[in-house]
Amino acid sequence: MFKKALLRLLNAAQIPLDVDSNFVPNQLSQFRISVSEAAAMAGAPPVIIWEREVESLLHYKELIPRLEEALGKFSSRDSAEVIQPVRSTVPLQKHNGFLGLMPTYMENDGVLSTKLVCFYNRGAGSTLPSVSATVLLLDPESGHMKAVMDGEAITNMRTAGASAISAKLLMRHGAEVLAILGTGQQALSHYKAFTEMLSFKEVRVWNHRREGAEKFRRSVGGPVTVCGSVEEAVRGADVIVTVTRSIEPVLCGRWVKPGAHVAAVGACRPDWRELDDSLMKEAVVYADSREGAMAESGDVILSGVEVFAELGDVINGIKPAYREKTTVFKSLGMGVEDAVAANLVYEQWKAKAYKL
Ligand SMILES: NC(=O)c1ccc[n+]([C@@H]2O[C@H](COP(=O)([O-])OP(=O)(O)OC[C@H]3O[C@@H](n4cnc5c(N)ncnc54)[C@H](O)[C@@H]3O)[C@@H](O)[C@H]2O)c1
Ligand SMILES: O=C(O)[C@@H]1CCCCN1
Repeated sequence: MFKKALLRLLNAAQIPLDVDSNFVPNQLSQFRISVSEAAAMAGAPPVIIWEREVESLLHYKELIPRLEEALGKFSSRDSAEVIQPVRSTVPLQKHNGFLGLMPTYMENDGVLSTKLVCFYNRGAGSTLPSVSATVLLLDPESGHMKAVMDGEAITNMRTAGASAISAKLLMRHGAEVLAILGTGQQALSHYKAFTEMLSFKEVRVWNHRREGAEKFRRSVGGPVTVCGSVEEAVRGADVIVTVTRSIEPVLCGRWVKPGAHVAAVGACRPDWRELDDSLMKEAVVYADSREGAMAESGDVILSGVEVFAELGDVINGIKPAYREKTTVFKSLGMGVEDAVAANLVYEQWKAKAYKL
């Protein structure tokens, strides 16, 4: 009875209850309550961690090493490391969109999560976001929901983090010029991740509407060259990031410098494109998930090319990184990236909560 009352109090104060014994609150251990028992007894509601707070808790310096490790674990195909099926999608026909379900279990790390992500092929006039997401973090032993998090900040940062890892591994040494095509949410997170983790002498951006690119330049503050065409933006660029909502190719192989690295982030449906056939055929193609790319990437499926390797294969030393060749990293986005990012947010949140 007393235990229950205490737990309700802790709960009301949003003191997290989970099975990670490193974080047993002192009050609980004095009463010799196991933390799983506590969580189950208390029926503790999940903590809610929303946009600003996620952004304040997540930093590329900590996130990127975890993503790199997770990509390696994913490609090891060890079910004790990662179980992550290809995203299942439900079409939202009336709204020109999809709901994607992205469950992931990392048994060795004790991380269980799922992301629910809606993504849309928005018309030009729409002001609604292209991607809207929520990440649920659960305790794998009890099924107790530990946290509900804003998934947009997580999606933006983990996607940019994975692209930055691809560039670190696949761009040629001495790369100087970065070109970003598209100037939305992903463009912003990619700009931050790439300029924070790598170093470029010049950053160019292109948007199909020039005012979008000008707005982007003003909002990032740093030196950015706004380009009037895709060709102008990518000619001579060493690294190219495609983060558009386009469903037809925007980037053509004939403009791309041999040896450039392309991180292709948009076009996440089997009939959507961002890259043309000549680029896909010229490049050595890497993906986050081979299975995901074969199921979801129009650039891979419709060009008929083979995925040479997963990024995790390169991280694990199983496949080579062809830095001197033209390379494409086809990113579809993976649940395991959301899982490690959400887990990191939760760890940081707990550390902050216990300091108070
Ligand atoms: N690979 C992944 O893990 C992953 C994760 C999140 C988003 N995405 C995809 O990345 C893309 C960008 O996402 P976002 O959140 O930045 O979206 P956003 O809506 O914030 O930005 C989209 C950008 O594309 C531009 N654009 C719109 N229509 C275009 C067209 N026809 N041609 C060229 N540019 C066009 C917009 O002006 C804007 O700059 C989307 O396709 C999204 O589905 C992929
Ligand atoms: O992995 C994700 O979160 C995204 C969302 C949007 C479309 C493609 N994949």
